[in-house]
Amino acid sequence: MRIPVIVLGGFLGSGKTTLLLSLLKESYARGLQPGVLMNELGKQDVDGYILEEQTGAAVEKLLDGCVCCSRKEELGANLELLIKRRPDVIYIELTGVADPVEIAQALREPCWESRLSVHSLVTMVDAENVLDYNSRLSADKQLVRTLRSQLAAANLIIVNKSDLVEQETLWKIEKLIRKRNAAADIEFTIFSRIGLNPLLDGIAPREKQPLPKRAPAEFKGSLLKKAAAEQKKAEPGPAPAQHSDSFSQVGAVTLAFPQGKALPKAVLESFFREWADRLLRAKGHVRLPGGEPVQLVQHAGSRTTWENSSYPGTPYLVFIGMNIDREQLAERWSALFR
Ligand SMILES: Nc1nc2c(ncn2[C@@H]2O[C@H](COP(=O)(O)OP(=O)(O)OP(=O)(O)O)[C@@H](O)[C@H]2O)c(=O)[nH]1
Repeated sequence: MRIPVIVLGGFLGSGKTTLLLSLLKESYARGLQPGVLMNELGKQDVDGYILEEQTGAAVEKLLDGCVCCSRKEELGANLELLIKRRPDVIYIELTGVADPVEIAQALREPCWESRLSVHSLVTMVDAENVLDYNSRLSADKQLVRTLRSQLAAANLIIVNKSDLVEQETLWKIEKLIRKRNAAADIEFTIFSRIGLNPLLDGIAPREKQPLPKRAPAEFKGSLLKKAAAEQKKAEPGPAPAQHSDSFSQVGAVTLAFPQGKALPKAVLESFFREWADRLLRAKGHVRLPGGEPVQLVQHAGSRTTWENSSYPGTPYLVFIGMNIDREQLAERWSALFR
């Protein structure tokens, strides 16, 4: 019996971890044993910590690079570890700049195809920011292609953060999606809340697994072939074996807090504004002055949110941006504490 795999993709900050949290809670409620592979661009594992803290799930982590390119070699070892635990379902959360086609193709290689089946490729879309990607990210042609591929390859596209935009914007987004993918189901959500029945259809605890009601392999196989063909058309030159990165100018930097130091929220928010033209995403656990609780800070698009956190380690911020001058960034970061 092959283990179903649900792949969660979509650009930085679109709501993948928020959906994964719901999927994990629902999986446990149904008596399923889930396995999780979490890939992060940064060296610090912000999302894995959130998942472990909130659900108790054991999470395999692949940090500091993208599993569809620079960390591709390590995918196999992580999958082996997960399979050994005999989970009923495996969730793979990709980085925001990963091409899901690459992962789906890797999962179809003979060594995995006998043990794993791609049950669903889900792409999350950030309703507040998606219409600006083409202009904002135009300098990174590879990344723009990857974002198109994220839409083309999915069988379910979730337009999340619908609370932050007008209905008219949602229509425009639907039109944009349909240009890239005529067949996928599209859902509009707030905080990634969807009915999970269709997504988990056919997945049951091992001892009572029914025959799948859907035939995901064939349906998704044809979508994937189409997405791969489109990718090839758009990218003449390198043969598939010489896969280049799915992004070329995006980098992640971990900024540590000097021993015992804290930062007021307003200072950090102004730091984000200062870097707005290059900053794509920031997240981390940060210390505030005055003995306030440690905060989980999340910056996506141009929004910053704060939540109390029980993170016990040294505070840090993961900064993900385009064309970052690392020295300049480190210098500006140090200056905040002087
Ligand atoms: N207003 C609003 N905020 C949301 C919604 N969904 C998620 N968020 C917030 O957006 C931020 C990013 O959400 P995540 O689920 O971490 O996004 P992600 O795609 O996993 O992010 P990366 O893995 O870093 O690319 C968090 O602060 C969420 O609480 C939504 O529908 N509306």
